Amino acid sequence: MDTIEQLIAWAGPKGVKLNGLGPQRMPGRGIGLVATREIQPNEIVLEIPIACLRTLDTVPKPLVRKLPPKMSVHGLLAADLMLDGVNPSSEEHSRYAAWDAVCPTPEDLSTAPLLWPEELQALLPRAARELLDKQKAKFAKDWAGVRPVAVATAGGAEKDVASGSTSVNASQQGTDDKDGDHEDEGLKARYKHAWLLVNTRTFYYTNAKLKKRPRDDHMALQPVADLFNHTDDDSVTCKVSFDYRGFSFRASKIYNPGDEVHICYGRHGNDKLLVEYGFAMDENRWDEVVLDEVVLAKLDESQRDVLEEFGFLGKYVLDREGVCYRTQVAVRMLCCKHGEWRRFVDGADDGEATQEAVDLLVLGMLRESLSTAATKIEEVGGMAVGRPEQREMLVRRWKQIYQILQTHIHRIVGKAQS
Ligand SMILES: C[S@@+](CC[C@H](N)C(=O)[O-])C[C@H]1O[C@@H](n2cnc3c(N)ncnc32)[C@H](O)[C@@H]1O
Repeated sequence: MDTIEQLIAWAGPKGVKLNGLGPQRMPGRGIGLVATREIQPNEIVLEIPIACLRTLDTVPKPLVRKLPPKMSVHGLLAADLMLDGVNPSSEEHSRYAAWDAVCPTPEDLSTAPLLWPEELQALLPRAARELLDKQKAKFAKDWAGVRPVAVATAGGAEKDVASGSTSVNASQQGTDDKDGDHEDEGLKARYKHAWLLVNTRTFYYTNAKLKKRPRDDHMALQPVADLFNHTDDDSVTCKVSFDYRGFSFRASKIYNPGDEVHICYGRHGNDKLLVEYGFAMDENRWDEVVLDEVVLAKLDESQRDVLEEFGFLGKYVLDREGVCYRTQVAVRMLCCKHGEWRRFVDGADDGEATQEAVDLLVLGMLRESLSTAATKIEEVGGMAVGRPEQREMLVRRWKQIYQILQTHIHRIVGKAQS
């Protein structure tokens, strides 16, 4: 039996019900779930009982007690995943071995920017960099809490953290000396891998205990369901729901045998998909290009102050419809008298009279952004740092941005000529 078959054999007796669905390796997407027969809309294709979930409740209590009381559920689940493998003969480990065996390896996750060298991270589009900075801060906080326990466990001070037999040496808590950091790199990499598994595979889930925690903590891992890949078309994806019995996944269209069955992770643009999940889709209806850098650079301080006062400073995006209303407002600052601008903002003027001037300014900004994208593609193409798939992912992201910009440049030029 291969690892996928072993997972199914393990999950069945636990109450996981696959109905016309089976896991399959999908080129470029790891494992996915595929229809094994014709599926009709509204059929429940997968059910996962609550008892199968890995949640705050399944993290061994002795481990929870050793970690900071305010540690995030994300951090706790990752600590459990990491330390579960430390003692392969432990009861906990054998409970989840079949599930762990199908999880992506560190190499599989290498396209996630959190694992990239800093030189490549620095070349991400600004929106992705901002998301990555937040993610890094979350990870750093969780690692600071887990590190003493991980060091003690791996260093042999305690053979089985889950058994609760040993406490962490006080001198190891909060250490940040350089040598210590160096020695801990291997442990940190293992924790980062576990942390990314949690990041990419949890579902929204809450219960009485989790409700007392922030919404960010409302999460659970579930076997088999964590094999659903993402699609951007949320109108036809499987609908996910849960109650006190468990999760169920309901089809909302017809699937033929061999069709991949997806869920939607959310209406995310590619910067978010890349940072949170390590992939970016060439066809993504929710993708967008953030224009803050190029728009803000054109505005003087007093114009920025006015925009701030009216709640329009920043968050300028180009999506498949064109530039957003916020961008229209900001750009109008550059070509309208104040009264005209105010009337547009107040909705008293539809802005038609100034649209041509606005389009011209936007065109210049999009061309500038296009040139930035072209430069990045060339720059990354000439680099040797990091893994080839990481550089390819970065180039792919910039090419997607280039494509969106080019489509809209053509649109504006076409409109001006007609
Ligand atoms: C919840 S898991 C889905 C199962 C996963 N494919 C596996 O092999 O275990 C999420 C991960 O699957 C991959 N993935 C999901 N949807 C994808 C897509 N549309 N294109 C490429 N990769 C995708 C990404 O690596 C993502 O982090």
